[in-house]
Amino acid sequence: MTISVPATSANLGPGFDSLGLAVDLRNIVEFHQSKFFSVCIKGEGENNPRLKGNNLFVSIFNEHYDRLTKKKQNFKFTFYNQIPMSRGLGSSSAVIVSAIASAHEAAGIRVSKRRILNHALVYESHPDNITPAVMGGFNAATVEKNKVFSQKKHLPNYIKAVVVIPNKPISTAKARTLLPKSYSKENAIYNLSHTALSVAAFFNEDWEILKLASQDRFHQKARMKALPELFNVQKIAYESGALMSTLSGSGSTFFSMVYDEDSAVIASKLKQKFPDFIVKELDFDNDGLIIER
Ligand SMILES: Nc1ncnc2c1ncn2[C@@H]1O[C@H](COP(=O)(O)OP(=O)(O)OP(=O)(O)O)[C@@H](O)[C@H]1O
Ligand SMILES: N[C@@H](CCO)C(=O)O
Repeated sequence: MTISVPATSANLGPGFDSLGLAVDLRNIVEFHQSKFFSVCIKGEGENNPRLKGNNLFVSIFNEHYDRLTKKKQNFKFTFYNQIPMSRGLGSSSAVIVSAIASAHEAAGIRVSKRRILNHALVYESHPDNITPAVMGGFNAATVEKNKVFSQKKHLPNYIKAVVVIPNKPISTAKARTLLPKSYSKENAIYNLSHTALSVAAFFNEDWEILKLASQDRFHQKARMKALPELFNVQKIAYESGALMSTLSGSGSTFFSMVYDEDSAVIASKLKQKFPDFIVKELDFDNDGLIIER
């Protein structure tokens, strides 16, 4: 059984806790029943001893497997991780979604993507990463009565993502403490109108307006101050021709959307200016959670 979930970039500027999209960088897990419990990690986290035991995946998997089957069973898990941890690329969402999907598969229960998404909400209360992680593509999402309501837009292959991944992790929990306790009416209206315009731009494929639409007054500046080089990353990305350039989730990664034909030039400029950071050109992902039986 193989289950994979893509990385995600949330907020997309003003859409705090509501907008997100999936990129083609995946965490894959393979598992089967075994006499003894074991975890093997390849890729991101392979040298982290904390992940070899009862990590986030294992605890969520066990919780759901026990609930669904009412029995104890050991599994051998092998993880192939491409998503860097605590870098704003939705590593926790990928783990949460894959653990819930894996537990249902292990219990022999077929379940809809929507059900998996609603289960994921228990572990991550904002829907902006978990929704594209499950559904793929660009998503606008909200939560009502413990359920996610979302709309998806398939992303075309002539646009790409260029992500700049700093060497410094930022945990989401910590990054949320950096935010103001309240916002002025003026700033609330600013973010509301820019989010609305962004959603319309994605659905109408009007990429050229995203530079303006993706401006934010809620969270980016406060968080970018923790790693001031990010202001420069954004500046260079725009100077090089990015269509939009925003802090990815709670950071530290910076996400830019670019035309496919400009991608290599923009990525190489960013690599040259930020040699200590990892720069990746990525396709968008429109599949989300994939289960291979
Ligand atoms: N591959 C993994 N295996 C086990 N646990 C993981 C894995 N990836 C992430 N985690 C857990 O998720 C935590 C990181 O979550 P956090 O929300 O801080 O970052 P993120 O999801 O990468 O960023 P963002 O939500 O801004 O996109 C890690 O500290 C770890 O507990
Ligand atoms: N909307 C979330 C995304 C990170 O999980 C935040 O900005 O805190």
